[in-house]
Amino acid sequence: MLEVKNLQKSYEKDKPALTDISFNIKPGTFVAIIGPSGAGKTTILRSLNQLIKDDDGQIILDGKDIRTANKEQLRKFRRQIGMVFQNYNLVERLTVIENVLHGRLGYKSTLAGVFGKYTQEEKEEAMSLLKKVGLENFALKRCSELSGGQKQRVGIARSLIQHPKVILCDEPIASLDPASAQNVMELLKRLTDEYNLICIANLHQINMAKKYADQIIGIRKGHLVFDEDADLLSEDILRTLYDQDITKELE
Ligand SMILES: Nc1ncnc2c1ncn2[C@@H]1O[C@H](COP(=O)(O)OP(=O)(O)OP(=O)(O)O)[C@@H](O)[C@H]1O
Repeated sequence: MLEVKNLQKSYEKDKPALTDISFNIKPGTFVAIIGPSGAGKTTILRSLNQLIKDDDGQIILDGKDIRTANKEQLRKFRRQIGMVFQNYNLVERLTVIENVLHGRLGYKSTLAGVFGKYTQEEKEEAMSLLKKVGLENFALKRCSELSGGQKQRVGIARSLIQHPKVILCDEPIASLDPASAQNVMELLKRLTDEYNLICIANLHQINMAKKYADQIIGIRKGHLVFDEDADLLSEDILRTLYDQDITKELE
């Protein structure tokens, strides 16, 4: 269970980016965070793995507060939190399987990581995850040769090999064509169910959020204005969230 309580963050004095954000997410839940540009979605996501130091509140994963963790504890927390990025963050000149194996770096000494020392078991797991994301025939291709949708599936396999409890996806489909976006959302939903994950994605595509997410969190000007089952996202809520009529997005 992930519990966020009264999260606060200001980048500049008297200009709060997040005010009193609280929500709970159960394992096996695919969550979309929606809201206009500048609402605070990225700030929430980055606070969850402490890439951004928030100002106050609690972020409790399975009963332990990430915010009070020391350096070593934070390293262990971060192993449990995979990241999927809009621009994939792959090493383009390396092969697909090498990029997936990079997800194991949090478990290794710096030296073992530098020399790319991976066990047979890790390599086999990387292959089996590539199969799971539909890329078993691409293991030895360079990432630079892949399409955007394929790169994102490599990014997802890389996050899974960490054995995460939580996957944070920052605009995972923003750079993809509609068909690839659909595939990636389907994959995230399927993996969330299969691995009993907490998967949280920042999204601008409301129709995708409604179609694939179990739970939707709506953020407006740093405040939480909606936190319900995706089915309950209504036209009224969207008008409040975006300050305008964007209900055609739901069609
Ligand atoms: N590094 C920073 N320094 C100062 N202000 C920042 C910084 N990062 C974000 N902000 C401000 O914090 C607020 C929330 O930004 P955030 O990036 O979290 O919004 P967002 O909902 O993710 O937006 P988008 O959908 O455009 O990515 C905005 O007012 C933004 O200008």
